[in-house]
Amino acid sequence: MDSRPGYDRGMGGESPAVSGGQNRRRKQPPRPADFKLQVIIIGSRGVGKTSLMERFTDRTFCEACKSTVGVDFKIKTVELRGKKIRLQIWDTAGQERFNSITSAYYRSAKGIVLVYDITKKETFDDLPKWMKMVDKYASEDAELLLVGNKMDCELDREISRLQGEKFAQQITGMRFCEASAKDNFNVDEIFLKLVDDILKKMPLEMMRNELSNSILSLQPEPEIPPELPPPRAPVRCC
Ligand SMILES: Nc1nc2c(ncn2[C@@H]2O[C@H](COP(=O)(O)OP(=O)(O)OP(=O)(O)O)[C@@H](O)[C@H]2O)c(=O)[nH]1
Repeated sequence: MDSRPGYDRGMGGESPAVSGGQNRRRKQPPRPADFKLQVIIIGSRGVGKTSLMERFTDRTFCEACKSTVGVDFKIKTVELRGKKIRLQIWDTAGQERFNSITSAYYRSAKGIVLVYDITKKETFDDLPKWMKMVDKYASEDAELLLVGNKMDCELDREISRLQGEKFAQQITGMRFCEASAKDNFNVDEIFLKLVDDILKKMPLEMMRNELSNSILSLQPEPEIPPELPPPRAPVRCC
């Protein structure tokens, strides 16, 4: 896995020759991404959304992060199934007052990571509320993954693994795992598994479209959220 920040900033074309010395050689330009995917992280305040994103993209963990205001994002390039994918991860604020802003980012997400804190029952009790947002704003075919974060805090656990599993089982196609951003447990797995599931589901034709989109968009990402989506049919539950 390789984040190649130079490429992520949209640097393309041939690199200049390395100067000096007799062993002049050309640097290989990075292979462009085959396509790009957007993934959104949602869940209540303080569950560790930013921490999971930063652990995955920057390999860092912050003990006292600031609460996210609105939406933030990071980009990481990953290689899976022989494809190079430019993954854009949207980290949303957990505070309800930002819902009108964050909801605008749901529709373009091909994957949704819904996070709760295993040491805070109220964040688990909030899950139906978040699923309502998903049903209303997200694309019908977005891959869903439920994550019980902070599993390093076993002594403070309020929600069992079984409870998490049972919640996920009620939602068609939703996967489940527990993780720890602090201990870097299951963090790569969350994002790579989600991307893998998205790729498996993606028809060849769509991949071609994504490919041409990503070739056209080797430039900074738009700061403006996409238009609000039409309401999603409330049929996720079995
Ligand atoms: N012990 C432990 N603490 C964690 C873990 N992940 C995050 N935290 C802590 O939980 C607090 C909140 O983490 P954030 O990543 O800011 O949570 P958030 O969901 O992005 O919060 P909002 O932006 O307010 O919605 C911080 O103090 C983190 O250090 C974890 O896996 N284990």
